[in-house]
Amino acid sequence: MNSTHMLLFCLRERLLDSDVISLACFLVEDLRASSPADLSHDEYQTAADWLRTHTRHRPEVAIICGSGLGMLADTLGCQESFAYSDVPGFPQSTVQGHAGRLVFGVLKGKMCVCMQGRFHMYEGHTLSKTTFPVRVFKLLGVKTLIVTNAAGSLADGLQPGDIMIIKDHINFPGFVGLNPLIGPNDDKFGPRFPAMSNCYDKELRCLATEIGKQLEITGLMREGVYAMVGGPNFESIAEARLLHRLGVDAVGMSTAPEVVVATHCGLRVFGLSLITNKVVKTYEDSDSVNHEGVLEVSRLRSVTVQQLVTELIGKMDINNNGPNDAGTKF
Ligand SMILES: O=P(O)(O)O[C@H]1O[C@H](CO)[C@@H](O)[C@H]1O
Ligand code: HPA
Repeated sequence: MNSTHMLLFCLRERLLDSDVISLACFLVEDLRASSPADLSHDEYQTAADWLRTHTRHRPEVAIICGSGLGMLADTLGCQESFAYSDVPGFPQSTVQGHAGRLVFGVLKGKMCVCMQGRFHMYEGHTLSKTTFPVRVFKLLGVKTLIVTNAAGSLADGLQPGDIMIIKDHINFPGFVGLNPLIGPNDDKFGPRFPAMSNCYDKELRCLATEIGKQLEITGLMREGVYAMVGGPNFESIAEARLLHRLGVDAVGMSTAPEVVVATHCGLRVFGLSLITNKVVKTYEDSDSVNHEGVLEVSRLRSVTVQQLVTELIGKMDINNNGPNDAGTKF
C-alpha cells in the first residue's frame, strides 16, 4: 500500500476529514512528481547516448553557469553546442541570463561540457528535471562538476563583486521534502543514504584559493556557506535576518539540488557564488534587489570568474575523484 492508498483507506474508514485527505493526497502526488523516481534510468541513458552520437567530445569536467555567467562557455576551444530543445529529455531554460545551450569543448587541455543556463525549481521544473543534466553528465563519464551561481550576501565581509568559494550549503527546500533524491533509490547512481559532509571538495577549494593568490584576487575571495531558498521572490527583511542568524553567508535559488545529485552519484564538486547584491537586512535600508542588477554585476565580474575556473580546471587532478566516489557503480 503506497501513501495515497493509505490516505484513501483512512477516508473510507472515516479516520480523517475529507479535506485533510485531499490536501495530503495532493502533497504526496506533488512530492512524487518532483523526485527523480519519475524518470527512469533509460531516460538519462537516452540523453547520454544521443549526445555521444552527436559529438566526439568525451567530457571529464562539467560546468554549470549561473545567472549572467554563461560567457564562461565561450572560452572553450573546439566548441560544439546543442540547444537544450534538441537534447532528449532536457527541459527548457526560461530565465533571462540563461541561454539554454550545452557547449562541449576543451579548456586547458581538459574536455569539458558547459551548461549555458541552468534549471530552477521556481521555473516549475520538477527536481528531477532540474537536476537531469547532472546524471546525464555522470553517464557521459564526467568526474568533476563545477557549479557557479549569482547570490546575495548576508555576511558583512562579502560585497557585490566578491567571489565566495562554497564550503557547504543549506538546502532549505530539502527541509520540507523537496529533495531530488526522494523516491525509490536508483542504486546504479548511488546509495540510498549518501553523506553530504564532503560535498564541496576540500582539495579543489584549497587549489582555488592558491589560484586566487596567483591571480591577485584574494581580496575578492573568501569561503562561505550558501543557502538555497525556493524563490522566485527575493527575501523579505525578516527572512534575511533569519538566514543571517543561522550563519548563512550567501543566498540564492539554485545549486543545492544539483550538488546533492552530483554527490550521490560520486562526482567531485567545486562551487562558487558570485556576490551580486547585499541582501537588505534593515527596515531603514531603502535598497532593493532586482534580477537586472544581478545580471549586471555578474557580467562585470564574469572575466575574473572565467580566469579562476579556467586555471582551476587546468591545475586540477582529474583522476582524483575525492571521497564521494565509493558508492557508485560506474
Ligand atoms: O542561481 P543562479 O542561477 O545563478 O541565479 C540566481 O539569480 C536569480 C535571481 O536574480 C535566481 O535564479 C538566483 O538563483
Ligand atoms: O539576494 C538574493 N536572494 C536570492 N537569490 C539571489 N540571487 C542573486 N541574488 C539573490
